[in-house]
Amino acid sequence: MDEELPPPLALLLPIANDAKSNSSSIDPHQAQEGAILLPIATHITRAGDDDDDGDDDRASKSEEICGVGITIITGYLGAGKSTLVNYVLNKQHGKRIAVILNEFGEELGVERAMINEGESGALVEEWIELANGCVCCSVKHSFVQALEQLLERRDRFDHILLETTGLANPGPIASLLWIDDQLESAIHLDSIITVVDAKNLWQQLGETREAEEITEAHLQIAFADVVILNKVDLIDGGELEGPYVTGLIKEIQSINGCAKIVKSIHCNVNLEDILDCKSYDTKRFSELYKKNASFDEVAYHNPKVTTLSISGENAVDLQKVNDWLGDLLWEKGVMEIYRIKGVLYIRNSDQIHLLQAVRELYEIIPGRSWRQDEKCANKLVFIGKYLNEEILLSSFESCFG
Ligand SMILES: Nc1nc2c(ncn2[C@@H]2O[C@H](COP(=O)(O)OP(=O)(O)OP(=O)(O)O)[C@@H](O)[C@H]2O)c(=O)[nH]1
Repeated sequence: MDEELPPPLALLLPIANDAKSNSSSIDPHQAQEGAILLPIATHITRAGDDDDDGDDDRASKSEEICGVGITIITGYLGAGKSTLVNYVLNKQHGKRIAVILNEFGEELGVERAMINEGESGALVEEWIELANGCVCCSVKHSFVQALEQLLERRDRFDHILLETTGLANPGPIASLLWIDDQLESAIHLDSIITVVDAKNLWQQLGETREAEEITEAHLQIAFADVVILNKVDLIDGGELEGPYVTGLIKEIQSINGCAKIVKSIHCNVNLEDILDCKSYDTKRFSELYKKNASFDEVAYHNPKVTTLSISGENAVDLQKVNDWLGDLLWEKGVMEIYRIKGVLYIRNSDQIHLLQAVRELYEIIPGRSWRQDEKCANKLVFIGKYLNEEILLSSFESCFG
């Protein structure tokens, strides 16, 4: 690899054939899992691709977040998603909001009836309702079309709220939103907000069909950037610091050690905690570097959804990291990895490289330069099931330059 050129930016999804992607020729409606390589930015590659083919495919992406932000609001049935949408719409935030509602039944309008649109709909600039399925699976295509439709009226709003059904898995939705080339880079995923029902969370996490099977409630927490622990008035006699609340927070942290947790009653939260979070802005990841993760002690080969972090001071080779991630995310070993965030210390580069992955998709973006007072090191946080620290650590050694 030519070290003189900017390091490649990659966003990857496994493909069925070996064709190299041409970002402008891909139909977003063909975006089937495991079938098509979905481009996001100026450079797309596949783990293991030979980059020495003379193509000028190493263009780096501007780190600026562009386009209108979209917030995914997810959470188990009855947790308070519509309450949150109402809350946001009725707060003074100076934003013109478009709302996408996803309903399960064929009848449109039920979810919408739960939302206070204000006098003559003054609080909502645009509405889109997607019925008869779930955006994470059966109505994925309608979702993309809905976004395209919305973008035709882009001048009318500044932010999009997507309220999913209570049984949605946010992972596929997040992956879909990463393909913003098709949406002409007009949309960026701001964050995934998961509302949980403090009263019923234990039961929802325990609602497994089989012993080791995880529930939608686990996945919704696993993919969250912010978890709103709602309905705390219904537990611990309404005390925000009670033992039941503390136990729930520990459980949420054990599933997702990266998410911000906010306690609430009727989703009454600070808007700064949930809007314009820029959770996918890789600049924010350098915070990881400073953060002393409190979730390193996760059990070996845990069948539950957990968070695990690894770190090390050896510089790594970018191409080898691509190969490693390809194996890890696409070859589907024993581990099920839902999310990775991290900082990489790349050999022969003075820039921090920021890695994030949502399911099979990942990107590595060069960030700011290492500071003189910083110790260069790798630090990666994984959220998933059956995470095995030993395998992660030993396989990561293959990346050492
Ligand atoms: N006591 C209490 N009730 C709440 C709170 N937040 C929401 N609720 C109530 O819980 C019920 C469900 O709230 P919704 O906002 O409709 O929940 P949802 O997640 O949109 O529900 P689905 O769309 O059916 O999945 C409503 O009656 C709310 O008024 C809270 O903090 N405390």
